[in-house]
Amino acid sequence: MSSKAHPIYRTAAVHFCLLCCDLFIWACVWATLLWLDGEGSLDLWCLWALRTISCVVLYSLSTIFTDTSIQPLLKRWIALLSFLPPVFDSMQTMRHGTVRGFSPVPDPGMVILSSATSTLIYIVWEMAFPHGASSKGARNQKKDEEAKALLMRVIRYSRPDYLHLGAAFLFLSLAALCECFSWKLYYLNFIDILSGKYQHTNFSWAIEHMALCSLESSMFSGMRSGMFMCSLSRLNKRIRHMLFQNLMKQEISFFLTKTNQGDYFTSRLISDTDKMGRSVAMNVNVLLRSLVKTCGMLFFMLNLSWQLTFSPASKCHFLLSFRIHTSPRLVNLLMLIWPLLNFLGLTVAMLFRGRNLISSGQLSSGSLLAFVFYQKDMVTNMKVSAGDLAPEKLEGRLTFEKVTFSYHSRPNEKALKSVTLELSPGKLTALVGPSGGGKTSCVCLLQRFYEPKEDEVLLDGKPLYHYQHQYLHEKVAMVSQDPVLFSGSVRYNIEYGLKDCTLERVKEAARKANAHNFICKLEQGDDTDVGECGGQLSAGQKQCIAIARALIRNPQILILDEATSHMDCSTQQAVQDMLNNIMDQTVLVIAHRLETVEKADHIIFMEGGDVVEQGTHQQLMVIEGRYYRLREKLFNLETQPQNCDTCELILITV
Ligand SMILES: Nc1ncnc2c1ncn2[C@@H]1O[C@H](COP(=O)(O)OP(=O)(O)OP(=O)(O)O)[C@@H](O)[C@H]1O
Repeated sequence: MSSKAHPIYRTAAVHFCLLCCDLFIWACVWATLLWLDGEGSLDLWCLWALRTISCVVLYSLSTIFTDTSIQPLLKRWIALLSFLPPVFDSMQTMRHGTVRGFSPVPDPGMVILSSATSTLIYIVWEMAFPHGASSKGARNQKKDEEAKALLMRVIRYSRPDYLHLGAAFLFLSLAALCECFSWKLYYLNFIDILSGKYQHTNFSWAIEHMALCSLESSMFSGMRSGMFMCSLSRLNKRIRHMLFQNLMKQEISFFLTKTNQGDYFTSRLISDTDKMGRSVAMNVNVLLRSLVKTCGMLFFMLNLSWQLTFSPASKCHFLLSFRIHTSPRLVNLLMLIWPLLNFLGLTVAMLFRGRNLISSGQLSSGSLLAFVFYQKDMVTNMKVSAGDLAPEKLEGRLTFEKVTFSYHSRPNEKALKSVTLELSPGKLTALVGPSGGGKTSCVCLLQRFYEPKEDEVLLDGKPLYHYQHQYLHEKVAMVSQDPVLFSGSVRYNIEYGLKDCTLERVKEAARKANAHNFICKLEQGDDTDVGECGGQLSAGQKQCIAIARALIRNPQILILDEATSHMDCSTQQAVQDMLNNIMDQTVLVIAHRLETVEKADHIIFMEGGDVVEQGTHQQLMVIEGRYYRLREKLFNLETQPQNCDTCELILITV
């Protein structure tokens, strides 16, 4: 069949071919039956088996010989064509109570009639509820698929709450059933009692039971709400936590874009997750309640009279009443899956309902999709995911191998140009050099704030991104020039984030960081409030507390980026001595004041994004290179009265 033919003709031709195939299968079966028993009769089970085989054959043919655009349409038609005869025959059997042969098999006219009926129902159906490939553009289909994937994600997030949700569902079912039962009592018993001969005992019995059912219904409703709210709070908490964790894994540049400023994240974290939770609560609750009540009603209706229940009028009425409360797509879905609904259970129905809610747009413009799309965006923003390495013993050897790096905002400017260096465990390494040399950029890569453009930063021989994110941040501690302190006590700031930390450990860390003396002098010692952002402490004191906070974690790698710059000389000297005495850890110090790094085990001089010289202080002084010249300049300046400010100025222009 030419693919260039008009789509309607093409679709009609495909349908016609499949219909011919189906008739051919019928003819073959009929001929075989005649040949076997001379009668051509077929019992109900054989009929079901035959039509299932026929369905598989037609479906395979349609998959092989037609293009994907009309396959969804064909699937529905094939299902109808294959199963309408056995369904009809099964209903007939239920009515008459006998398993009788399917009369149309030997009658070609009836076979054609059943095919025509299936096709007619199919056409009416497709016109009344247009969906599928014929009516949906590729965009809508894509949206549907996305919505489905997002729904599955939300369901995955809800996995830890299955018990809560299960309990909520149980209470909901009980509440809805009690409500249905009280209706039954009201409509059936009262009306029967009042319309017949009034009997006081019967009337009292009905009143008592109705009151009891209403009471139970209210009680179960309350418990259902409680359970839903509980599981939703837990879901909200988990999602916020996941969102926050993902935020923490973003590169710094992610936070620098205009759209991703602080308020934006606060709104995402607080209001969007909350909105999402509420949308889910409202919709799942309404959906399940409607479904359980519907099933309950159907059950009672079947109890009263199944014939009435299956009569077209009551079916239409039921579907219409359902339609008032729910979307038309759910009606489509219910009509399709209604025979399976009881069998598969309400949970499956909930999943489909959820899928429909999202794909029909009820949640897509709302908070659910906003949140999930945001997460999706964030995931695509994450260039490299964290690995799963978390060795018990970490040596702490850091290696840069020809690392090249440039910031996103300046992609053509290399902040690091093929940098090769090594930081050894048990040694204090100093990064020195003029401003803009690339020292901080190295530290940023060590912390995985950014990823190198070329080659890798290795930790104990393995790329940093192979390590677990949390593990890495437990093992690497950094103190910057302007550390962040939080409103709270000195102790709170030192032990920040650690569980079960003793006061003794806090004091020990403070002692090492030379903070103990000034802390003791504070009015309330360790319990003194440091104020908002540590505003009640001096810049040097804040640096001491930040160093104590790093030391208490006993990190394998300690990075100090100008972390002693605001301290007075004696405190600075004490901290330097402490750093020089560290035995096993890898210590990296960035300093502008070259005299503070003289005792370092290894000095690396960086300039213009490259390592220019490296060695010990003595070695670098002997070669009289950049380190030597810079030191000489600084020394000359320091002998002049205006040394400090000018020194920074010179550093910038060296
Ligand atoms: N966020 C950023 N975005 C774009 N370029 C940056 C950014 N941070 C630094 N740079 C550039 O990268 C280069 C290296 O800067 P880096 O901060 O690593 O130098 P540094 O040696 O630490 O300087 P300083 O001693 O003044 O802190 C400089 O040219 C700088 O302008």
